[in-house]
Amino acid sequence: MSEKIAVLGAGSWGSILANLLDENGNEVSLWSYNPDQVKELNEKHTNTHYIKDFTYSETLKAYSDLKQALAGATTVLFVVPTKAVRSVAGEAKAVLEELHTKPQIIHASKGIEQGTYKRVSEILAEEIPADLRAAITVLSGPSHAEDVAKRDITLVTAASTDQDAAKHTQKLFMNRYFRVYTNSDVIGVEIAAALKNIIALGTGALNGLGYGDNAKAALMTRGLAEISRLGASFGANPQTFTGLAGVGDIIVTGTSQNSRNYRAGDELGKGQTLEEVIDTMGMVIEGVATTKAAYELSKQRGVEMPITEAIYQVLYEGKDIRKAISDLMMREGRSEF
Ligand SMILES: NC(=O)c1ccc[n+]([C@@H]2O[C@H](COP(=O)([O-])OP(=O)(O)OC[C@H]3O[C@@H](n4cnc5c(N)ncnc54)[C@H](O)[C@@H]3O)[C@@H](O)[C@H]2O)c1
Ligand SMILES: O=P(O)(O)OC[C@H](O)CO
Repeated sequence: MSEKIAVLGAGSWGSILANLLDENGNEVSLWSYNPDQVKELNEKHTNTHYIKDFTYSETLKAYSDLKQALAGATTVLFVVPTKAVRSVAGEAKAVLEELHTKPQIIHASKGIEQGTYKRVSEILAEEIPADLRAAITVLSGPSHAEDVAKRDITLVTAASTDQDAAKHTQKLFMNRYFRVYTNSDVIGVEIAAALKNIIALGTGALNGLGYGDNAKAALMTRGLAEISRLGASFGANPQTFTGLAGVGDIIVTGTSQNSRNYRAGDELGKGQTLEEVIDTMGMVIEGVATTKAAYELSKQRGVEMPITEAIYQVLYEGKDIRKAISDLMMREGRSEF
């Protein structure tokens, strides 16, 4: 399968997925709003701020002009941080009105919008009306860009309400090191993808404070239980939370130094302030904003999410992390299920 694909967002994930799609034989245009980054990608075939020691394909072309990037594209992949999805989609809409190309839309972002509590596919559907595009698919699962850059084995899921679109995404991305499953549970996949970042902040903080494997396993397991509860309140398929987007992504994000969320939590546990952590990371830490959105959403929907609440109190109300852990531990005993 060979297509013209526009990838919007040239950070760690967007640039590596663009390179994979190029490697799979597609004509890929990679858009970034940063002209210096575009210059570096086109002239040196590197993207050093995001992925070190990696040389991108010479046939991969970067653009800072959105119209040039989108021209002729039959598929558009959005990979910007969640807070930028609405504005970038709005700009893309204006271009698609001129182009009349009706591309398939895929996104690989993991978050929930502040204030509206919308999932990324909902934001895209709102900003790009159905007459300007084909179906929307979400690509998600345990997938650090750093491992994909090494062509290490990675398995993800492509979820869409339109199974032809999910299969189309599967075909575009599959190769010897990148295996893609299809899934119809867009809600579950997007909720799992967004909220695992909260738990990774927590396991990172446990690590920074010197806690061991038992504590991290406990947080990931009970964290997934409350994520599943929120998902169920939206009608998500419970199986999704035992799959790649659920357990798989909690494991990879909640245990890996490649995870920005885990590293951020680690630094918080070691005593840095949230502002210091955000300033030094230089890349998006989706879990910080998602903690606020998920906490507010849990209150709005009456879903009990004690771990999310504890992390919210640490990040947004200045609660001491050790006190938050002790309060969680000393809650009244209860049945596991
Ligand atoms: N890094 C990974 O391994 C990975 C894997 C799976 C999913 N994701 C998800 O992909 C999304 C992007 O993550 P990333 O790791 O590539 O982030 P990043 O911080 O590495 O890069 C984000 C990119 O978006 C651009 N950007 C930021 N604000 C923008 C705006 N307002 N308008 C246009 N462009 C803007 C930045 O310039 C940068 O190029 C996130 O939702 C993340 O959770 C990341
Ligand atoms: O680096 P993180 O914490 O944003 O996680 C990246 C991916 O979501 C892992 O699957």
